[in-house]
Amino acid sequence: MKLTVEHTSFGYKKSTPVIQNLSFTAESGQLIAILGPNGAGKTTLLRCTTGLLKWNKGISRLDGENTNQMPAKEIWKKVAYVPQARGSFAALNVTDMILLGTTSRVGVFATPGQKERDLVVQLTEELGIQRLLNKNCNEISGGELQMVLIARALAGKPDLLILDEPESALDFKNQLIVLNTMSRLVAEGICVIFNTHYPDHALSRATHSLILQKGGASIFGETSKIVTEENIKKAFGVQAVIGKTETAGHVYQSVVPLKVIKAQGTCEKVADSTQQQLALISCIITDPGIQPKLNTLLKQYETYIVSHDEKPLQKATIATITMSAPAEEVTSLAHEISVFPGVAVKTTAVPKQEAANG
Ligand SMILES: Nc1ncnc2c1ncn2[C@@H]1O[C@H](COP(=O)(O)OP(=O)(O)OP(=O)(O)O)[C@@H](O)[C@H]1O
Repeated sequence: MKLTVEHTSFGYKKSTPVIQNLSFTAESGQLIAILGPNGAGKTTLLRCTTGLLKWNKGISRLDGENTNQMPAKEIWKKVAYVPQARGSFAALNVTDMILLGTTSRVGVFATPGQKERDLVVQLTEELGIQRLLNKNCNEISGGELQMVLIARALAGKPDLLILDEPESALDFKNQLIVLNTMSRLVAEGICVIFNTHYPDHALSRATHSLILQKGGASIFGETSKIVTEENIKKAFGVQAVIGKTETAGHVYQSVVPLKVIKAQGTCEKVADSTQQQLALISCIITDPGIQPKLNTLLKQYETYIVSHDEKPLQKATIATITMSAPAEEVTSLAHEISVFPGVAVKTTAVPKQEAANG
């Protein structure tokens, strides 16, 4: 699956643009976070991307086809959209609500069979919401409804899953379940795009991020080059520090907001510096299934890789990668590996000059 959004603009009124000249690409195996302040246009962007709203300028293409010219049925065969769980939902029971998700594949008038019912049970077990199966959707909490809507989307077995603030109404545990589900789907080859108000979630999960600013400007790229203290200041008007929390097996990045300031300037991608580092990226890998994706990723960085373990991965393997590269490339590769499921990553790096001087 490949989605391309090409030089697009949108405004509800011509005089007030919400999105201006936005371009990005999303492919199978990528997890993309969309960040931006309230009212910047994140929901609007998702609705335009899926064809629910029409771009004023530019186009979205799904596997090369202009989405404006695709029958909705063809779009919804490939794409599932999870809206924010606000507003009223019909008094359907949870089982029927999730079964609705299968209609993009089995057809609206087909009667779901045992296979579809088994899928509903399997999805609710994976998401930890089996207890809700016989309840009505208007009798469950906002967070529970959010989980049900995610199950409904997954029931359609989409190639592209788009979620609008999926974690916002959820407690810590359910946030983790949803984030883990997204990471697992991406590892299985699906593309996931999600709007979020949590830069931490972008840093810990997203291969790529897009920041939308008020007024329509946007920036897209690898998360480590986009979600930076400088861009948080410019987009949100918040001085923040990106800190690190180290556990026995992993280093987690988190954003600590310090104070509100005047937002000024347009977000910028971190420029590649020329300062070279010698770096060792050590990974504890618990899921050998990531091997093909890891190989593809290492190929993208091959000009910078001095050596890496060539042995096939096994359960609980320690793999090491030695790099000679600009600091941003080291950070970027370490980040992309860290968002694979079941991987713990630690990087040790020194400037090359220092290494040469001993
Ligand atoms: N149906 C509509 N008609 C006119 N203006 C709208 C409509 N929906 C949204 N807007 C406006 O468009 C802008 C972008 O709204 P949108 O909901 O896309 O922002 P958002 O980034 O998703 O916000 P939030 O983080 O608060 O959910 C806002 O200024 C909003 O007031």
